[in-house]
Amino acid sequence: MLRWLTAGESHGPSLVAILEGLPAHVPLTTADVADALARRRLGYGRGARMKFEADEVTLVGGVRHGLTQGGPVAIGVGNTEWPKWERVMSADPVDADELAALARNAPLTRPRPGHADLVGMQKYDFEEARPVLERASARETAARVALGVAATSFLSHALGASVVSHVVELGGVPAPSGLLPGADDVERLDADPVRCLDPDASAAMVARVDEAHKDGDTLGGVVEVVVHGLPPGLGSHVHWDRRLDSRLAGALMGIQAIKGVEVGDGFALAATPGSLAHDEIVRGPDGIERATGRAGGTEGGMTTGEALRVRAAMKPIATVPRALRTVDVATGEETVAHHQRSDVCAVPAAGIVAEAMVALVVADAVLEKFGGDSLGETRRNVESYLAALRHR
Ligand SMILES: Cc1cc2nc3c(=O)[nH]c(=O)nc-3n(C[C@H](O)[C@H](O)[C@H](O)COP(=O)(O)O)c2cc1C
Ligand SMILES: C=C(O[C@@H]1CC(C(=O)O)=C[C@@H](OP(=O)(O)O)[C@H]1O)C(=O)O
Repeated sequence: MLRWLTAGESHGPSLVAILEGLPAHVPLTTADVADALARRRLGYGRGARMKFEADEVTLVGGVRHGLTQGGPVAIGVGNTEWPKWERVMSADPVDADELAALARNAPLTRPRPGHADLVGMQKYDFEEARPVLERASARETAARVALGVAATSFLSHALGASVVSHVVELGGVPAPSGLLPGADDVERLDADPVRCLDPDASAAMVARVDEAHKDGDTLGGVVEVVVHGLPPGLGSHVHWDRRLDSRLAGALMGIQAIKGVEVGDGFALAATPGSLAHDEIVRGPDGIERATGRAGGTEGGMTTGEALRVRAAMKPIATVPRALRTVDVATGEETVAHHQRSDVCAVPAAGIVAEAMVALVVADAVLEKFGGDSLGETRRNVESYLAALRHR
């Protein structure tokens, strides 16, 4: 079983992530994690912060000479902007007069609709939004992406599986339907400004971001994660919380600003007659296979062995430059929400985060089915299961 946790604030010294339960001998290096974090910073429409801030990766524990050791993997993601925030975000007490003199520490009393500000202040008894937004911020997703690298490496070395994501809609501009990226497409996707496979759709999405930027507005969109190379039978039909689709949905919904999840053709299937909604079972050159991939590679909460395909819908960024109406909680007066800077759109980055969450959930399901304290043991168990399936 895999467990993972993250800690740290948006403008703190460092994020910290821990992954427990990974077998020994899984390849993992500082450079692998740094590369993944660089991919998360990509994407047309992200704000200034992505340019001037850098992620500093430290593998703190669980890895030796490029391989996991079987103990918890601990990763630090340091923030190069920390010196500017050292007083405002100090863990230890700071003199009240000194704090009051810092413009950066001005109380944020005009909560943003759509962010965690208002309800976080109510629930945790804060008079301003700083302590809430610091942890609600999607800066935290850097820690999850770091852990996703370990999970992806495990999936690749245990099964030969690959995880890829792409943007299928941005600001209402759709990519053509039916695009199914493979591992070979990752380089091309990362080179595209919005990580879309279709160049015409990509250009239209970029134009939509420019338009929103000019209008002082923000955008959302839809990302799809595809996992190739999974065996049938990950997850289970026997109980709701063992279903892989349920676990994937929870993990994707746990990403900031994700408001909808689909497995396969999801919502479209609801409007399709049964005769055209399911994936017929046919005899292919290598045995039983599916004629189509509408179900997204799961049936009964288990992988079918076809490509796993899940989508996540991201709402528009809450920090709208043309600020929305709010109430100043210090004065009770109606006003507009605080805004300093923000992303216009972070959908391409959300795709990288979604890859990480899917990789973690699937790696957990692989360990649940095949176990293994070393990578070799997991592989032997996988091979024996696949051999048994071939003999059926
Ligand atoms: C990669 C990424 C970047 C984000 N960037 C911003 C941003 O710049 N400004 C903002 O207001 N929200 C941003 N968000 C969304 C907020 O973090 C999110 O709306 C907030 O935490 C409230 O959670 P909820 O939207 O799930 O209710 C981003 C989300 C992701 C996944
Ligand atoms: C820092 C990151 O994303 C941040 C997520 C975020 C939010 O509200 O979620 C708001 C922005 O930060 P700020 O309000 O300080 O400009 C983003 O830049 C990151 O992804 O590394």
